[in-house]
Amino acid sequence: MSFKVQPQAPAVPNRCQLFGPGSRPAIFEKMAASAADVINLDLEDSVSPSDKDGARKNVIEAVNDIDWGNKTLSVRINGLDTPYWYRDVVDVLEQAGDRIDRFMIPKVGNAGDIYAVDALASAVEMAKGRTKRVGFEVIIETAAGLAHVEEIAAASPRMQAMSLGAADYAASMGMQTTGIGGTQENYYMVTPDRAQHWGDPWHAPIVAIVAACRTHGLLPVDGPFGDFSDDEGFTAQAKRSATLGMVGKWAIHPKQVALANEVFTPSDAQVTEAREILAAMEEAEKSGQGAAVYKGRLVDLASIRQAEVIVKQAEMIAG
Ligand SMILES: CC(C)(COP(=O)(O)OP(=O)(O)OC[C@H]1O[C@@H](n2cnc3c(N)ncnc32)[C@H](O)[C@@H]1OP(=O)(O)O)[C@@H](O)C(=O)NCCC(=O)NCCSC(=O)C[C@H](O)C(=O)O
Ligand SMILES: [Mg+2]
Repeated sequence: MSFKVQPQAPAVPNRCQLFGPGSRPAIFEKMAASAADVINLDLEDSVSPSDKDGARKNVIEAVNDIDWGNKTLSVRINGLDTPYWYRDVVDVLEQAGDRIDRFMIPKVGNAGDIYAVDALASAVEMAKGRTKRVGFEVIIETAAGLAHVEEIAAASPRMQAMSLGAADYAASMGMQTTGIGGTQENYYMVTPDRAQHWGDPWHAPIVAIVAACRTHGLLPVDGPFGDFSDDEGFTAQAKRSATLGMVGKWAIHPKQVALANEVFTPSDAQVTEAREILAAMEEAEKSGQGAAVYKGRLVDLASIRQAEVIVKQAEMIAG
């Protein structure tokens, strides 16, 4: 272990982030009533340019008026290459109450982008006497974002979470696909017996995001899965992300919420196994051993740390 201890990510459930366009206020109450841990009210790409001002007003009203329960409430602002983002920050922080928890900043390319939003948010918060500082979450969805993922993760104490935005990421990388997440038809290997074996084209950015987040104490989150008629595809993608260390996934349709919650809640069997490993190691330690055999396989001190990840995650979700 490095002398620098790995910081803990915020201890809040983040299994599913449900998105809804800010220009569609009719669904806001349904979003609030959903089982998603996080709500993302969108001012960016699901809102057409002619609707930006109206969507901002809707979102401010929704932050103030709707009972969001104990959910994390996040507003996705527009990108820093647009004329909209500064007004998103200023109007929301001037007019919305303290119920807002996070801004989601899309298409971040480097730490300077976070610095700019931080400076503007800080100025408005000071001017308005806001004592609750808004947190930040970002989307890694450009080549520059991926290249600078670690400096972005370390850019501000406001940073809480980081998501992979598969659609914009694919576009920015020049990937030959219009799919949003999941298996891509042409991304396969041919085995020696000529069978096709599909790989995961999102693996590399997911691992980079998880490493940056774990290094700097943020929550790593898998982004959208576009084909909301494909439950099996969504679940397979979510399971891969969970296996690689992500804590949750976006839902772009309400039917994806239960699927994400299922994958990102450790199952009873996983928790039981983790507790049994901890118990086996406790017994081993009592007899001066650093390693033991559990169900025919090696467990040692590293197994304690692995098992603790699952137990802590389950306890945090159970509240
Ligand atoms: C995708 C949708 C446009 C589908 O909407 P709709 O046609 O209304 O779907 P249904 O008829 O199947 O709806 C069934 C009921 O569910 C309600 N509903 C629909 N959407 C939501 C929602 N997001 N939250 C809560 N409830 C919702 C409907 O009102 C129906 O209710 P009822 O009539 O009472 O039964 C729509 O789901 C949608 O707009 N989704 C979100 C789109 C979005 O926010 N996109 C942005 C995030 S993805 C992205 O930006 C890409 C990323 O950045 C990247 O680069 O990868
Ligand atoms: Mg995007």
